[in-house]
Amino acid sequence: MSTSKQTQDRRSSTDETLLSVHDLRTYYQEGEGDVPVRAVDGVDFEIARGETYGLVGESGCGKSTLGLSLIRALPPQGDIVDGEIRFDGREIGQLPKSEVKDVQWADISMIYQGAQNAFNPVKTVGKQIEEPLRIHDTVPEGEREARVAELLEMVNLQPDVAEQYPHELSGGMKQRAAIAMAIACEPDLLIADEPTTALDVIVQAEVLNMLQRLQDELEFGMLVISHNLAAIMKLSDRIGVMYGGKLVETAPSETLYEAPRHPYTARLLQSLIDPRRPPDQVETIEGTPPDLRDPPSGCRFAERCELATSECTATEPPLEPVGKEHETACFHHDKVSEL
Ligand SMILES: Nc1ncnc2c1ncn2[C@@H]1O[C@H](COP(=O)(O)OP(=O)(O)OP(=O)(O)O)[C@@H](O)[C@H]1O
Repeated sequence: MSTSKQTQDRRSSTDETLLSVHDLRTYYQEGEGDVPVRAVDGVDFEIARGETYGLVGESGCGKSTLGLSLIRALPPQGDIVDGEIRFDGREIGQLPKSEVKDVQWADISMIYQGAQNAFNPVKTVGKQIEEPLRIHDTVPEGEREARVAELLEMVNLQPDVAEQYPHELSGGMKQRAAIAMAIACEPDLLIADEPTTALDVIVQAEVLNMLQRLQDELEFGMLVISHNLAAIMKLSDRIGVMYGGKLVETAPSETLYEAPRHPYTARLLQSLIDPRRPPDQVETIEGTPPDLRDPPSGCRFAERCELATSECTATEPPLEPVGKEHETACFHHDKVSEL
């Protein structure tokens, strides 16, 4: 929950926008004539240089699709149908495929969801970490092995891991190797999609601490995606809460924790596991997220929300400022503290 001092210094010293996303819409369409899945449906946000932005929300709300859109690595069914992605002042949302390769790894890199299982089983770990260096030719061929050893050291892995095959590594080691690969070309933005899922609790903490340390050293901006608000709150300067393809609240981590102004955020916070509370008293959010092929026309959370009125089902609440760097999309934001 605490904003690191170094990050604060970096933000105030540069205070420069690294990424700015405007009205982004990314849809999936299985076949021609099929109703598209509106996975990302009008999202606006910014990340400053060196800042960590956390993106949180239940499974299926469009978080991974947003990350994949930014790095332009959507599966064939996915398409950016509208909006703008500006990275370092340059529009990259509509870049032709031939130019997208210049951005991936070098400017923006991503630790994909399930990255531990994404390594090629028949190639050594070192050869795979070397791949981005080869694509971008950032390090002469003769020096790549040494650079891989250096990257492994940065993620606390022994240099001989380079000679090993993925199956010889534990889940935590593979996740660290995925991080080494992601930082190989020193990107300005690192997207980490569920970086701790499927890892045990101690390894989860190690991975999060490592990301924070590397960010302090290399000064990249970070978008951390997770369904687990507790996991990313500590790491993030600001958090965006996503629901049904849209951002419904965005605020500095501490503000979001102390004074959420969207009922969905309030419920997410209440559902965090509190070790002092017996498991049968942990709150869960009743109901299911909307079908993104046919989302409701008003507020997408209305049917699960105790504060909802006829206004909420009739009109979509816009994301509007409610405080310093704090925006929410709720007509009843002043009643959220009563929940
Ligand atoms: N390749 C695809 N083809 C069709 N629909 C897809 C595809 N990938 C994702 N979707 C749909 O897009 C919506 C958003 O999915 P997305 O994976 O972005 O959500 P998420 O919040 O990252 O959830 P999770 O953490 O479970 O991946 C979901 O309805 C999902 O079923």
